[in-house]
Amino acid sequence: MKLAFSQIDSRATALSVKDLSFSYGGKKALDHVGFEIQAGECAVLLGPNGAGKSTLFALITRLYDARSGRIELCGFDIKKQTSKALGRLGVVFQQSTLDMDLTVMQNLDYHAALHGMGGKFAKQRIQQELERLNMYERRKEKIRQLNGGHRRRVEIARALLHKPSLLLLDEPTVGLDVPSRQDIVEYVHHLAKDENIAVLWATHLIDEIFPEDKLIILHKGQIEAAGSVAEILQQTGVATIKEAFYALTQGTQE
Ligand SMILES: Nc1ncnc2c1ncn2[C@@H]1O[C@H](COP(=O)(O)OP(=O)(O)OP(=O)(O)O)[C@@H](O)[C@H]1O
Repeated sequence: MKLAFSQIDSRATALSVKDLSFSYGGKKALDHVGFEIQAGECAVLLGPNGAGKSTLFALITRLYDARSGRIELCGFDIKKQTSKALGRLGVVFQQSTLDMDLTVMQNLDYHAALHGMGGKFAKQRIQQELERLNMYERRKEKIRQLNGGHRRRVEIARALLHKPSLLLLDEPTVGLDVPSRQDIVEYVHHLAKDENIAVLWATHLIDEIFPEDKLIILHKGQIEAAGSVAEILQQTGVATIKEAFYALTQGTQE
């Protein structure tokens, strides 16, 4: 079995969201949302509490089913070609989904098996991803013994095992100390650049944005702005992303 990161060309669209709306009963959570992320691009989804970030992630991962709009992963429609589409996706959820009483290796073995990987190939992939995150030496430790930053690294390694084209991260640095946060932010940005992976990173922490990132600013279920940092600053006529964010979300950030 041979997998290559981003088996799509360097400019291909990894994620396409078109005219997506979603309501919880009568409450509209997403309202005609549309954007694209290209291979190798790190897109930061920025929005205050209640903007709709988690709802969008639940629709992309197919936890919820959108009644209107369209989501494509590497050109595969998630409704019509679900397994092909989801096979291109790696996810790090906000809440840890690791089994605390299993070792690092056991957690990753289990995930590899879920993706149809086994034997020597799975072991190789696990070793590669853990080594890149300086976690291979810790492979025999139970998750419970690791600190929050190291648990997050294991989750990132796990999300990358099957070599996805798009990595989704839902506020992955919440609750981490500053050095662990910095490590993860830098690692994921390098991953996009070096491995040509598309990244969608939900956060409300403006200091996690790099100048070359694409920004998608979501507010009350609508996209207020999407583009490069420079484009958003130009569009809002302010000097910093923090000011642009306040201007676009009318100071609703806590
Ligand atoms: N299960 C639910 N039932 C009803 N309304 C919901 C439900 N989940 C979310 N909402 C509402 O939908 C809107 C979008 O919520 P969502 O959780 O997607 O936002 P978010 O940007 O992820 O916020 P946070 O940063 O606080 O997690 C909010 O107004 C929220 O109150």
